Amino acid sequence: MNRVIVLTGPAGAGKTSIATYLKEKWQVPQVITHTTRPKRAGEVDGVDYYFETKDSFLLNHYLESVHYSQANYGSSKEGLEKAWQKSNLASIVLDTKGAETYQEILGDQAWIWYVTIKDVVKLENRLIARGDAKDRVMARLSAPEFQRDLNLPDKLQGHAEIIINDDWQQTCHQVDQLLER
Ligand SMILES: Nc1ncnc2c1ncn2[C@@H]1O[C@H](COP(=O)(O)OP(=O)(O)OP(=O)(O)O)[C@@H](O)[C@H]1O
Ligand SMILES: Nc1nc2c(ncn2[C@@H]2O[C@H](COP(=O)(O)O)[C@@H](O)[C@H]2O)c(=O)[nH]1
Repeated sequence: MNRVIVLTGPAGAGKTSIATYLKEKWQVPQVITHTTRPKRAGEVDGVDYYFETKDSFLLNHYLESVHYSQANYGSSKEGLEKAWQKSNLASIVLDTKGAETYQEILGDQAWIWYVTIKDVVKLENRLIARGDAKDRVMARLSAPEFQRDLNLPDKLQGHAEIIINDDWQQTCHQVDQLLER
């Protein structure tokens, strides 16, 4: 059975870092999603995201799409199928609304991992250390989507692995254990 690890949780918690670890250590391909937000330094079109204009964003067929902190994001069925052609286990990084939709549509094929940290005040420092512009970090922290993603939604309670990503080595160990299981 094809499955997809859905990495969800608040911005800055480490979802993308875990997706990269899964790709490098476990050869788990990542589903590339689409966004209208500007590229961050070092991001590459077709690798980190498909970067879209407002018009080109509308041309794709989405399994689900959301508006998150001033930009649109969407994941396509084609993107998921492309990742599954490489491996029967893929990963995708989604906000909690997207994670709920994946759970509804894919059922047991969606393996939800909720990534967070104990002291959420530290998320701001992580976003700044990542190189995000200060005004965008501030806008993001006050966005209702960010506040919502600080908690695991009711619908996902009991259906998600919880990863408290305070210590990177411990997180890698937990990820290894989940995959070996
Ligand atoms: N355990 C950790 N300790 C300290 N810093 C970390 C840890 N895990 C990840 N980081 C760093 O925190 C920053 C944010 O991580 P990452 O981009 O993976 O978060 P994210 O959840 O994908 O965020 P977003 O939803 O905004 O894309 C990065 O600079 C990353 O290197
Ligand atoms: N529901 C969806 N959420 C997505 C998608 N692609 C990314 N995301 C989430 O958006 C926020 C912001 O991402 P960032 O890269 O700008 O920091 C984050 O929570 C991502 O998980 C998607 O296609 N659908």
